[in-house]
Amino acid sequence: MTVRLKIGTRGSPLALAQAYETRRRLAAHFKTSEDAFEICIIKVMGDEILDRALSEAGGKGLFTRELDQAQLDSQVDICVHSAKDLPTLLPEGLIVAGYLPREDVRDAFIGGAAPTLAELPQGARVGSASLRRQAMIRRLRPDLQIELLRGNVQTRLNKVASGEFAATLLALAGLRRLGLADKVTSILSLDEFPPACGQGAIAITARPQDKQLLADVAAICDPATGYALTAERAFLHVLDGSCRTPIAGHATVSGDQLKFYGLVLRKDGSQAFDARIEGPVSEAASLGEQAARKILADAPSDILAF
Ligand SMILES: NCc1[nH]cc(CCC(=O)O)c1CC(=O)O
Repeated sequence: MTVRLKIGTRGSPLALAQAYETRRRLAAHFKTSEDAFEICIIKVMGDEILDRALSEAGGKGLFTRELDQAQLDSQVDICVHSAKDLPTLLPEGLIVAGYLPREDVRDAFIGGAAPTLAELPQGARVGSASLRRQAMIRRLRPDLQIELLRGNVQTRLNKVASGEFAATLLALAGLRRLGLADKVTSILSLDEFPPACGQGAIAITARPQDKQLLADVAAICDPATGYALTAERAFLHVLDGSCRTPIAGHATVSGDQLKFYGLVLRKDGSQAFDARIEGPVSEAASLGEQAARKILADAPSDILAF
């Protein structure tokens, strides 16, 4: 059987689950064997650095640079990414070909003894690597002790199971893809705890000149997720060059209408600025940008400073 397509991915269990899902959808759509799609694991810097917050180590590009290069060098045809980890600006020569149908976008609470964030004992130790989650936890529970917790999903769960941390928060989507949803003790509401831009979505990148390939990938992608992600990524692009600001952004699509909610917080959770906007999906990028500009107009100018 000849290989039709090489799929580039990071080697983490979550990244591999997402690459397998992409392969499964391609094989099902094109009625071919899964063997026609070769999964190529590419090592990235972000998976090697575990002792620092990524915002300090160099930001999101740390998860994509080596994948981008392999793709530009034609070692792989497409790459599969968590949309949340994909920089808003891709290198020249690569584009987002589409997004798979989105999973649940909500955050999950994984507590040892406490079933919810509200029920954690005073001063309990909570682990998270996400500035957004850290700031939102501080806003809801200023008493908690929040510490950096990095590593892959299983590592983080183990540190709660062992009692080193009383709780952690993870994307429900990732846990489901890993078959670990049974570890979830409760799910945070979208109102109280809006997700990161792109959370729950899988992005597929490709080279713009590969027209047939782009059409093939589009066949397994979801247009509604595409509009939502366009708004969320436009919002993020206006606000965040640094990845050092806690930002949440979530778009929902119903028919040809898009609703967007965006939130920017101070790191310590002491202040939050939000924007809500809706309009036609054809204006997705502009809606995200308008929401970002409203927040920039309302918030003190140092909110994006670090
Ligand atoms: N930054 C790590 C990362 N990137 C994507 C996911 C989860 C899956 C998703 O949001 O699609 C995770 C882990 C987490 O936040 O729990």
